Amino acid sequence: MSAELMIGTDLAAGMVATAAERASALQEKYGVQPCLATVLVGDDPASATYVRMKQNRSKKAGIASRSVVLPASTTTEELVAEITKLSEDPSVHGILLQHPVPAQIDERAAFEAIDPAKDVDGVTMRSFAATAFDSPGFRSATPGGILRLLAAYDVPLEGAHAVVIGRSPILGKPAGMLLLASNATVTYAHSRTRDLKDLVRTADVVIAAVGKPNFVRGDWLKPGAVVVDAGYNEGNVGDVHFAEAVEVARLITPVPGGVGPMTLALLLEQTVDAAETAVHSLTALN
Ligand SMILES: Nc1nc(=O)c2c([nH]1)NC[C@@H]1CN(c3ccc(C(=O)N[C@@H](CCC(=O)O)C(=O)O)cc3)C=[N+]21
Repeated sequence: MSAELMIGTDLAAGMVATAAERASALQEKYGVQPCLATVLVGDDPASATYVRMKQNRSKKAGIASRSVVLPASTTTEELVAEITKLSEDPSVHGILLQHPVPAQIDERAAFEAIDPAKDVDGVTMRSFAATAFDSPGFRSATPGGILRLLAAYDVPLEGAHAVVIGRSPILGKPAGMLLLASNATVTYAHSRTRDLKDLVRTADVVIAAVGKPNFVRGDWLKPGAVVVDAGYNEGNVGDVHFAEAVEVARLITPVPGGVGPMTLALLLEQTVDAAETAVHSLTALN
């Protein structure tokens, strides 16, 4: 028996097509093209690749992109100053600061320099709070994309036990909040969790967001579990040992083609949301 795949690619393509239509309507009606600014600090090749992917995907959706690249030696103050400029620039609707940033930078301070109205990647405390309170606001791109994927595959969340492995501020932690808002019973597992394997065995839904290649093994899973692999390790390897897990799970995301494209789709959708809100608040004033 082999699990059914939760394919993000096709669902994401549909979301991007819808975002593209909305972008072109904004252009036609108001002469405004949605614009996403990406900020990359340092010269990590993998990060550069992700940023390039985000720009390519934006272009296809009729979203302009602005690229800011800063040296690895950038200070927190310099980065905050750059982001503040983008926050104040009316031609920019969304801002993405590529994570991780070099160690000398206070990443939280940099994220908080993003105007909450432009936080289309959902990384600010404001967006996190909106997620935690289940109120309107931007969702962190990967967790938001994961929930869309689970909904598209009709995964029942109410009363289900969801185990989130990982508690990072832009992935594991908000993913748990979204699952909770869908009435799942949520357990966070992390590096200090005891008996992880036994815990994962009790999960109806597993979200793997640890950043360790092939970390979650097939024999950790309850037969019939739904497995979401949010890992993005070198060489397009996920956090789940796919070949083992696919034999035990009922539904599983592939890597590539699962969570990754959904992350980008949500980012673009939220960029158009931000542009629409900006245009409408301007036209309301006129
Ligand atoms: N502020 C911030 N926000 C992020 O959302 C963010 C980030 N920093 N830092 C890095 C991670 C990683 N990430 C990915 C997005 C898409 C794919 C993706 O689409 N991957 C393709 C494969 C890519 C390929 O073919 O090379 C796939 O899974 O099908 C992967 C990884 C977003 N991240």
